[in-house]
This record gives sequence, C-alpha cells and structure tokens, in this order.
Amino acid sequence: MTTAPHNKTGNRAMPATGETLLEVNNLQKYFPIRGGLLSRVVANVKAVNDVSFKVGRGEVVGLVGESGSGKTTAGRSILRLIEPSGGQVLFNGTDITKLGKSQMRDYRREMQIIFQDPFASLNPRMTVADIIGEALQIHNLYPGKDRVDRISQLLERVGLRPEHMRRYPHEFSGGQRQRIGIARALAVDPSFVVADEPVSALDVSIQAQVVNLIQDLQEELGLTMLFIAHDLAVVEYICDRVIVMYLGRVMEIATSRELYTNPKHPYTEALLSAAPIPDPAIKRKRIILEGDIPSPINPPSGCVFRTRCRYAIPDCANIVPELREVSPGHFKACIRDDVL
Ligand SMILES: Nc1ncnc2c1ncn2[C@@H]1O[C@H](COP(=O)(O)OP(=O)(O)OP(=O)(O)O)[C@@H](O)[C@H]1O
Repeated sequence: MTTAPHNKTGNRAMPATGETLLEVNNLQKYFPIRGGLLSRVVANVKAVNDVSFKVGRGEVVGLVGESGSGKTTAGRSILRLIEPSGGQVLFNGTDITKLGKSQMRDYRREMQIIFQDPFASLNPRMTVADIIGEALQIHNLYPGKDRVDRISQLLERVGLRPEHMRRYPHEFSGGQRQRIGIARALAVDPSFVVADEPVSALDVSIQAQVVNLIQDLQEELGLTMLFIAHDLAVVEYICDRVIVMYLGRVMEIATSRELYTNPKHPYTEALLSAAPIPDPAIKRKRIILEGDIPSPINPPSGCVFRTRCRYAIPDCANIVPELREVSPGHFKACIRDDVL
C-alpha cells in the first residue's frame, strides 16, 4: 500500500478493557543447522532471541521489521505451529508452551492465523467449503446443516457469495483467496488472530480493501490481533501499538502514534525514514541503512543493530541493551539516550 487511508477509529493507546490476553516472555526460536556425516548440530539460526511483549484483549499490535528479522517465526512460535526453543507464551494466564496435545486443542480454537500467501496456503484439491469447514469439523462446531449455514455466512461476511463454497481455490483471484483465508481463520470464533503479512502478496490495488475488511472484522468481533508487516503505512493505519524487531530481537515498542511521531530507536528512525509519508506537512530525512541484515547464525555482539547504526559507540559492541521504558508505555533497547 503506498498511501494509508485515515484511521477510522484513531489509535487506541490501550485496549478497552486493559486486560492482558497474551504475554510473551523471553521467547526463543533457534533452527539447528546440521552438518557432517553424523548430522550433528553445527550452528543455530537465532531467528527469535529473547522476545517479550504483552497484548491486551481487543488490542491490535503490529510486528514490523525488515525481511529476516524473525516476525513470521515469532508469530508461528506463539501459536505453536512451530515449537519455541525457549520462553513462555501465556494465553489468558496459561503457559501454552507446556501443554500436551489434547490440552492444546482448546487453545488452537482460540488462536488462529491468516497466512501471508493466499496461493500457497489453500489446499488446491479442497473445495472452499472443505477449507473453511475443516477446523469446524476438527473442533466439532456447527454440526449438520448448521455447518453449511455457517460457511455461507462467513463467505458473505468476507465479501464472497455462498455458492462459492463449491468451488476450488484456483477459481479465485488473489484478493478473493485471501478472503477465503480470513473466513477460514474466523470460522471457529477465535479470540486471537496472527495476521502474517496478510496483504503483502496481493496486488497493490486491492491491498486496502483487504486491510479494511480485516479492520472491520477486528472491530466487529472484538478480536485481539498480532499484525505482522514490513509496510509501516499499513501498520500505522490498523494498529494500536507497534513492536519493532531486528535480527530476532525487539528494538522498540510504543503506541502507533508515538512510534511515528517520536521514534526512540535508531533502527525505527531508519525504517520510518524509508517509508512513504501520506502527510506532506511531515518531512523526514532519508536515512540509508548500509549493508544487509547480518546473519542470525552469528549475530553481532552487544546490540545486534550496531553494525548498521549511525549512532553506534564502542560500548554498543559489549552491552546487550535491555528493553527499558523511556516514557510511559514507550520501550526501547538502546543504550544511547542522547541521540533521539
Ligand atoms: N525452518 C527454518 N530453518 C532455518 N532457518 C530459518 C527457518 N525459518 C526461518 N529461518 C530463518 O530465520 C530468520 C527469520 O526468518 P523469518 O521468516 O521469521 O523472518 P521475517 O521477519 O518474517 O521475514 P519475512 O518478512 O521475509 O517473512 C531468517 O534468517 C530465516 O532465514
């Protein structure tokens, strides 16, 4: 999306209830790299490294960062679509990383995902009714004729027609497929949804429609959402608060408004400087981030961003900066307070 439409609701600093639904503590996901004849672990890709944050009930929190910063891995680890290597994921106060398969079932219903790629994420051999109905069947919801009614309702709610349920994914455009993916995620009435770059694979001309649909559904159903994106304009529009990630770590957390008007981390400053600004009255100097994101196999010592940071000082190589609150609700992981 090149320009962000006006936020209809205004950014809410805190969820309406102020109650925490999701609490992520020191989440880690390492992918082992094996080598040699015995296929031993020779290194680890530290995709998510010590990530902590909270999401309030009804809140929409953005997770942003360049490609490779660990956003998708974090989202999937939280849902246990992949197993975290360490840390806690408290959902409604229960650490779901400790649950067995059957106990996890009830939580799976509560926690759903909208995938990034609507072409890869829908089984081409299943009809739309089977795709949307699969989770209903697993969880024994809306049995018998109610199931068809439920699927019809969901299709209409996402802007498709009930008769579409007999068709196959290849008969739909990218935007329509993502609508099917949204209907699938919402079928079981989840309270929490991870939207993993839900529009980035879509044609620019239809991205705003799908973002608007997600926002309308979020408000209507009171969903709690983790909205993953690398496009800051989308995040500013839809999110209450934003978490900025870089190389597996959290760099900054703030309300959307605060983050956009008053970034406190050099990485956020650089990301924002590269984003298009819908308001011509706001001027930003473009900061070029030199080089590529380093390898998560062997991340820089100290602050992982220091090798690309224009404010780095020698201490940044030695100190892993803690995420600390620099003003109410505004957190940053940077040892320098004198630059931003
Ligand atoms: N299964 C895997 N095995 C090994 N490394 C992986 C695996 N999945 C992801 N990674 C690595 O983990 C790091 C984080 O990847 P991830 O996809 O979570 O980042 P991202 O911020 O979501 O990026 P993108 O926007 O491109 O999806 C990358 O370096 C990636 O190569």
